[in-house]
Amino acid sequence: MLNISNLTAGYGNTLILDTINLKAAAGEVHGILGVNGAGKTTFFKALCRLGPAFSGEVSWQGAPLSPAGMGYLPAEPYFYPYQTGQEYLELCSHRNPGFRIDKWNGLFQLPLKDLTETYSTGMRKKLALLGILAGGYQVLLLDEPFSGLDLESTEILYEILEELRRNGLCLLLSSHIMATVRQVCDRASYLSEGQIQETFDKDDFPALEQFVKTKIHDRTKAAWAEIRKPS
Ligand SMILES: Nc1ncnc2c1ncn2[C@@H]1O[C@H](COP(=O)(O)OP(=O)(O)OP(=O)(O)O)[C@@H](O)[C@H]1O
Repeated sequence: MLNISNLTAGYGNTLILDTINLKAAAGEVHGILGVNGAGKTTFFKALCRLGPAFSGEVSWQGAPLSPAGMGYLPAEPYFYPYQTGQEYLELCSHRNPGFRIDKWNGLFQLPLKDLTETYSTGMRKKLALLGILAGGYQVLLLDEPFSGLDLESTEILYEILEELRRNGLCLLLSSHIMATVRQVCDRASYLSEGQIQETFDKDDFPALEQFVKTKIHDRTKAAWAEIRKPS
């Protein structure tokens, strides 16, 4: 079980996340949802201590989990330009020497001999994804893992997530696409105003969609009335 308790995070004096509590089981894919700016990336970065000020406790299977014990896939991965894909993956697999780069690259068939600066947006995403798999982590934080992927790679990522779930990993995953959430998540938490407003089980995802629609409708109603008003 991944147990995040009392996570508070922010930038300078600005509080972004206030006392977040979240539990996710081994073998669970847990969606982190919310509007642009709700704090999903801040949540992941705070867990990895990559910028935002952080307080709280994180444990995995009953023992404290350090930031280095989580694999983080950023929404826009960054690589050193003068590094080949192969060199990057070799670096990532240092903590997990049994990882077979050649076998896993059979899924995406990236040109690993090429410099990463020649990679397209989708290729960078796939390389970063292989990188966190190479790390052999039990807990993965995936920030919009599907953005930038073509249709085939999207299907492959579905297969990878299923394999990771079968292997008992715990995944927190942000996405803006409801169809993706429906397909891959076992549960999903909705972030708003710095807090988890509600957590939905898979069976309750229709209620989640209704919850989001109602929120949007309430927020845009006044704006639409203004737009439609004759000037
Ligand atoms: N480096 C930073 N310094 C100050 N404020 C920041 C910084 N990064 C993000 N923020 C603020 O933190 C809040 C949450 O941003 P965050 O990127 O976590 O949202 P998000 O839910 O991931 O959004 P999106 O769906 O657009 O990716 C926003 O108000 C944003 O302006």
